[in-house]
Amino acid sequence: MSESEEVVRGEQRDGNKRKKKKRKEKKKDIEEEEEKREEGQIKEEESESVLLHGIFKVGKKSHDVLLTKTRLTWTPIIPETPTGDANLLQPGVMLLEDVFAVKVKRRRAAGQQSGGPVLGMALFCCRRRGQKLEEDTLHLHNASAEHTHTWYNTIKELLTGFSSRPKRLKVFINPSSHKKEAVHIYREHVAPLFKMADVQTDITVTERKGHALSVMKECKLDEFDGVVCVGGDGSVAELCHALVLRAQLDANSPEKPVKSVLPLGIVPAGSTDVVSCSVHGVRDPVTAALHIVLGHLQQVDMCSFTALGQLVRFGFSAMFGFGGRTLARAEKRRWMPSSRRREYALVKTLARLRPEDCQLSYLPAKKSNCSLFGPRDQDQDQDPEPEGKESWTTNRGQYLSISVMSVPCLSPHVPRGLAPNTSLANGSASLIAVSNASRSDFIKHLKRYGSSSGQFNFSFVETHDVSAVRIRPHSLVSWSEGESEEEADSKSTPIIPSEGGVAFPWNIDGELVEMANEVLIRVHPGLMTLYGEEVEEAESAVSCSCI
Ligand SMILES: Nc1ncnc2c1ncn2[C@@H]1O[C@H](COP(=O)(O)OP(=O)(O)OP(=O)(O)O)[C@@H](O)[C@H]1O
Repeated sequence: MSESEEVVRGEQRDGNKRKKKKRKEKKKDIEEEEEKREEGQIKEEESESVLLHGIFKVGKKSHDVLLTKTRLTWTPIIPETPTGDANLLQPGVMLLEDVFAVKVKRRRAAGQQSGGPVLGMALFCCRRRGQKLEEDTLHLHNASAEHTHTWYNTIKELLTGFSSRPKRLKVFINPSSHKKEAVHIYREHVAPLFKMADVQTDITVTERKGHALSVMKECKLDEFDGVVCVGGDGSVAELCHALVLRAQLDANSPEKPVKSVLPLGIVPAGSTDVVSCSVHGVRDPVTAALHIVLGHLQQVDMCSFTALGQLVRFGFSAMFGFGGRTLARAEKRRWMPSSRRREYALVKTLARLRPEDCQLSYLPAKKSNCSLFGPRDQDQDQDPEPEGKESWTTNRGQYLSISVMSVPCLSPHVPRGLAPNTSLANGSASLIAVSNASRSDFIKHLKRYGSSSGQFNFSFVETHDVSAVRIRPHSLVSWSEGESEEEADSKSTPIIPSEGGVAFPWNIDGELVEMANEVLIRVHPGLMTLYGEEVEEAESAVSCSCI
């Protein structure tokens, strides 16, 4: 070995030793921190005053049960039997923030509706399994009616103290969503949980597009604590739009969007359920219902879409170019089953891939607005700068696709989301602009959405954190003119028809919107509150096999 090689090896050894030492020190620091945190937690638990202390049977064994204002703990009483098998029993803890109902248990004969000797009480709570929330029950047995009622009343009072939990909900069910199962999903999985949690409901089964919007315009909002949507992304978009519009009307604020007064709960019953997945991580009606009854509130940024100075709608995501064309093509095949329709439209649009000539302008988000998963300062002034003072960046080019998303748009097909660079309430949106590229490169870009990352690592893809985007198409060929006669003949009805001129299809929250003119998209931080929580990744259940 040469002298220089030996020196290099020696340096490497020293370097490795240093790294090892650093790793050890870091591990020690983390362990110490964890110890301190645990000690703090124990002290906090100890310092919490005990409200009730009693004996209940959990399973078949007697337990010492303690109630504080945040938790219920039970410890086996040892030794209970001469065999000492109680040693095998474990103590348990249940946080009251996870309990959504408490009931007195009574022995009743078959058909008996009321009365009966007291057996104890049951606490209904939610347990986490990955992203999923599941219902669970803890049975505490004690035959003394007085003892049980004291505990029941105290727990009930503590549960009433959770102010974000709804007592009255306005529920909209779209019976035509996806497989037409929304009514069944609600009755089977959601209504029993609402009943258990003593939540009263006023239900509207929608009869047509726009029905929920018209009910929301007239509805007495102060009679409710929240609104629930049982349906797909189209229904969610309609209700979010309705809630913000209603807030704006009530506040007599024609120019400035106003935060929705009521939170919205989303019970997924559609085919993709992107918004529901973005706040639950799974497409599961029980998880959705548990987030609602437990009052888990999550602020969410929304966008306004304006054309010719007129508000078109409020929404979470918009796709122009490939995404808009694919949806327009799928809508013309409404008679096909939804998965076949989507695959057909995707493949056909890829086969006819062509860029859109347009001017793309964007306003970069202010850094202070954009800590990715940290909450924004609630009191932060959200007014945009005056138009003249904003520093827009403008490019003109050929774009295959332009997307603007104020939420990550998670789904089982795209677990990390169509816009993994944004989060629910960071005050900005993600702009993803895909310039003209070969079909094979574009397909490579699309395919990477399904895998974990790398979809933006292409020279033709740019992403920006933005607070506003302006898109002005220059093409002279409209969507339908550019398609074959067979497709142009079809009778699809866009929700916003173009007012003359060349119309371009947009995909706004999964709904087809045709607009002829320049479109201005502005992000409005925290405009909507949804029942749910920030989720980094959705549970993946399916993969798209068509590309
Ligand atoms: N009774 C009804 N008949 C027809 N359309 C309805 C009815 N009620 C509501 N709608 C409209 O249907 C549209 C689509 O609804 P939704 O998104 O719930 O279902 P979907 O399109 O099957 O689901 P996804 O968007 O996930 O594919 C919404 O714009 C909604 O306003």
